[in-house]
Amino acid sequence: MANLESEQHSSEMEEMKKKSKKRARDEAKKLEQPAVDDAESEEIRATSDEELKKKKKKKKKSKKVKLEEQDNGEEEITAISDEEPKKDEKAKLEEQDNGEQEEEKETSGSGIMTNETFESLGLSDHTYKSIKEMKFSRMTQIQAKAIPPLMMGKDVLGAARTGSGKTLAFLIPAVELLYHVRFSPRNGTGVIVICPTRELAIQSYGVAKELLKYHSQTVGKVIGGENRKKEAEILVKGVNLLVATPGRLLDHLENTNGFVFKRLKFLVMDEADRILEQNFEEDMKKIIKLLPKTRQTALFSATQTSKVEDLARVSLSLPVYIDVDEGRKEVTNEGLEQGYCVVPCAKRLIFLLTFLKRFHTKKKIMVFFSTCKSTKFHAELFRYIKIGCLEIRRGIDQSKRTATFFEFIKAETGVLLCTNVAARGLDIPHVDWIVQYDPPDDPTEYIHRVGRTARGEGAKGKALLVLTPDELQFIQYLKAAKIPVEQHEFEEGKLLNVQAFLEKMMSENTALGLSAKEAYKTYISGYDSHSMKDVFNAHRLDLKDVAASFGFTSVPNVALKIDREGGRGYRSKREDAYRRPRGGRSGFRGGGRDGGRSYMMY
Ligand SMILES: Nc1ncnc2c1ncn2[C@@H]1O[C@H](COP(=O)(O)OP(=O)(O)OP(=O)(O)O)[C@@H](O)[C@H]1O
Repeated sequence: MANLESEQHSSEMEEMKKKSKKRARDEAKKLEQPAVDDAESEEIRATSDEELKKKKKKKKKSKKVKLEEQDNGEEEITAISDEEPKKDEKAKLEEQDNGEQEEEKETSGSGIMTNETFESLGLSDHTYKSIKEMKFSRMTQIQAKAIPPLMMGKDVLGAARTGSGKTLAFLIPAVELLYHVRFSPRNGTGVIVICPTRELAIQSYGVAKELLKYHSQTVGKVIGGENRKKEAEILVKGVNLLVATPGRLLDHLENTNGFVFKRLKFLVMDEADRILEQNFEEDMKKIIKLLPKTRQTALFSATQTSKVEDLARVSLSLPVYIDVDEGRKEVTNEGLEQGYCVVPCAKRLIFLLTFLKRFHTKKKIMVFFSTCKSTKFHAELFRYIKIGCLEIRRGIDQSKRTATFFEFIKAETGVLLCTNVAARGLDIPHVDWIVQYDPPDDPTEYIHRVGRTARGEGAKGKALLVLTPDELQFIQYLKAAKIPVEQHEFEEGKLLNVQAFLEKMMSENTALGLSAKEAYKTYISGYDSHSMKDVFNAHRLDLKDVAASFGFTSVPNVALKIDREGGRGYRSKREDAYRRPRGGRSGFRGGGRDGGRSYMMY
């Protein structure tokens, strides 16, 4: 049986190689030959030796394994276990890949690695050399399943858990395609990768740049918040592989004269379910209308919604459906220890403060908030009381956001306060804790947030969800979505006794008080727009308790706009909401709340 399978596999691989070469020959014929001089293409490639050296240095640093001191000196504050997450799992994995350890891991239902090698794909020498330099030799499951059909030119709808290597699964075929059809800058853009957030686009662009390091093809990014004019100049020179966020991409497609995209061969939507949500939908409709229709398309995400399926049905041609984790008992990663703590609303702030005070110099922690203003206020407050922290949210200048992103990537320990802009796709090494201080909008969002830790084979991490007693029902939704969460005891006696101190500070510090008011206001309106009204109902909030959680002694005098219906009607912030976290139901079939709608516009 094993032999039969492997024979079948090698004949499939042979066929794939043949087809991919034939496709490349056909495509290359269609393209005009390179007519741009080397100096010009060098300039656009932006992969100078200088940058490469810097990157290698950075990579080495991030791989460095720090042995943290055992934390015996301090008194336990909460019942949350303080066992060391192993920071060296990824390094270990890479060592194995190098052949430094003899034992090869078997492909298993739960592991993400396979025994299939990148070498077996018959990639171009240039691409293979880059992959070797990344120290990867074996493919993850999504890579082994998605790369061959993509290299044959097929459309793919791919789902695999967070941190399982989806980025290379679409970027390797993209790079190979550009190479085989001999794209040059004057041919314009041959591949577009759309990402929902700026940081994710920057990260994917970085991986694409590494893969294209030995190729002559050019790579670039266009993202909101960056210098539009500079981007336009680079686009006009010819960017073969373009990574973009939707709004800025649409802007260039519509307004940048000389941006050549009529030869687009391959469109990728990373985090496709997010890209097809309400706030991107209009842009996406227009983008798809403007792009050439004859092209290959791939949609990837760790979670799928009916919208992605609808798009796949109407827009992909005979797509290959890949669901690596179908049938798994849990949708989150094995190395992830997930807990929740039921904290009375009025104690929320001191709970968080106690947690951060204890861990902020020893662990790498991401804390999720529901609104920008709340993130901003907590960052100001924590810095004021000497708990150092970084923040990523909308409303911060993009260059600062990018700098913060890279600072946190490099950090061994520290705290990042963020909104959902950091929930998806970000590959930040060695995050120990994901704290969801404000609850996610639905289980799907929960999965992406906790997916920022325990990434890759064997990696470990912890996640803590803070819920008030009124929100406890959310746990049932998580369990129904195959997310295993354990309750941690809330021990009030172990909280820092600082509520009165905070309230005094807030009344004396006008700037902080104002920021707290804004945060309080947006917290409540954000709560009111929550999609799961049966669990998160703004009308059940005790405003005095909420005020205490922002450091107020009494309810601040601010105008609140909340839904007068009292949450009886179901008002969705998100189209697909919580019903379809991937894994909660198998495969890609069936409709969610919008299951009956058709997305012919794509
Ligand atoms: N074949 C491989 N062997 C070992 N490590 C790999 C391999 N492929 C990718 N990785 C590493 O695994 C990590 C996660 O990869 P990636 O960011 O592509 O995950 P993802 O599936 O896109 O996650 P998310 O759903 O959160 O976006 C990265 O650090 C990447 O470098």
